[in-house]
Amino acid sequence: MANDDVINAFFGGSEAKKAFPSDYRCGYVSIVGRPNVGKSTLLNHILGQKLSITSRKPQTTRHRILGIVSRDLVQAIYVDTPGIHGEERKAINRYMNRAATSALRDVDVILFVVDALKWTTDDELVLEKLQKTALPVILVINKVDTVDDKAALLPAIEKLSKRMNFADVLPVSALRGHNVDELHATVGKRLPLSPPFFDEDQITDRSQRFLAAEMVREKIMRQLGEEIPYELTVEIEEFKQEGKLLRISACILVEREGQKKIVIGDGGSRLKLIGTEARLDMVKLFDRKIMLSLWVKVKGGWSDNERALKSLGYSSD
Ligand SMILES: Nc1nc2c(ncn2[C@@H]2O[C@H](COP(=O)(O)OP(=O)(O)OP(=O)(O)O)[C@@H](O)[C@H]2O)c(=O)[nH]1
Repeated sequence: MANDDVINAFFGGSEAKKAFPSDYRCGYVSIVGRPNVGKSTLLNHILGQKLSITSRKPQTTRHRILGIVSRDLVQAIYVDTPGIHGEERKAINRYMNRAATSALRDVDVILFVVDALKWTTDDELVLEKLQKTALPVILVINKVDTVDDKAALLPAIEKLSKRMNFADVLPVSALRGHNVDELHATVGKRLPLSPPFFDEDQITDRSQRFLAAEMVREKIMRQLGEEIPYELTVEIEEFKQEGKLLRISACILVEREGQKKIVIGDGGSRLKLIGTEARLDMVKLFDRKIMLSLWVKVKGGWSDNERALKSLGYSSD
C-alpha cells in the first residue's frame, strides 16, 4: 500500500456520495476550560479511542485537535483546545491561548469543562470569555468520581448557574466514562440539521505524522519532572510504510544540553522507555507494526521564538 493509501484509510478513504436523512445533525463543538480539568480525557472517551494526549501536568494540549464522532444520525465535530490560562510569559503560551480563544467562535455548541472540586482564577477567566458569547454553553462538571458526597455538588452548581444561562448542566467523569454518552446525546440535540461534513468513518483532521509526534510528547510529559516538558517539542523526520511495517523516526528538540541528558537518561534508559510506550500507543492507533527511532537534539530558543514556532507547525488557527 502506498503511503497516501494508508493515510486515506485512516482518514476514512475517498468521499462516497451518499444520501443522508433530512433529520441528520452535524456541527462543531468546542471543549474549553482551564488547563488540567480533563478536556482531552473527555474527548478521548467520547471518541472511544485515544487521540488527544493527556497528563497530570497542566497545559499538555498545545494544538487544536478535531475529534469527529458520527453516531445515531449525528456528526459532532469536537474541538479540543489548549487550556485557557492567565499567564502569557512566552510565545508558546500566547499561541496556546490564541488557539483556545479562537475555538469560542465559529462553533455551534461550547462545552465548558470544570473540575468538580476546584474553582480557580483561570476558571473565572474562561467564564468571563463565555459570558460574552451568544452560543449555547453546556456546563460539564468533571471528575465527579473524586467527590464522595454528591449532594455537596448541588450548591456549587446552583451558584455557577447564576453566573450565566447554561444550556444544560451535566456532572460527568471523563476518566470512568460516567454520563459521557448522555453528554454526547445532549450535544447532538443542539446541533443544526445538516448532512455530515466529514466521512462518517473519519475520526480526525490531523495527519498520522502529527498524532505520532503527540504520542511521543505525551510519554515525555509523563516521564519527566516539572520544568522540561514545556521547553521541548517533537518533530517527525521519517514516516514511511514498508510492507506491513510503519517506519517512524522522531526528533525530540530541547532548549539546552542539560535537558538532552535528562531526556536520554542513564545509558539511554529513559529514552528507551519513552520509545517503548509511544510505540505501543502507535500500534493501537494505527493498527500496524511500528518501528520507532527517537533522537534528541538541542535547538535553543524554539519555545520563545514566533518564527521557530511556525516552522514547527504551531500556526495560530
Ligand atoms: N479522577 C479523575 N481524573 C480525571 C478525570 N478526567 C481527567 N482526569 C485527570 O486529570 C488530568 C488532566 O486531564 P487532561 O485530560 O490532560 O486535562 P486537560 O484539561 O486536557 O488539560 P490541558 O491539556 O492542560 O488543557 C489527568 O491526570 C487525567 O487523568 C475524571 O473524570 N476523574
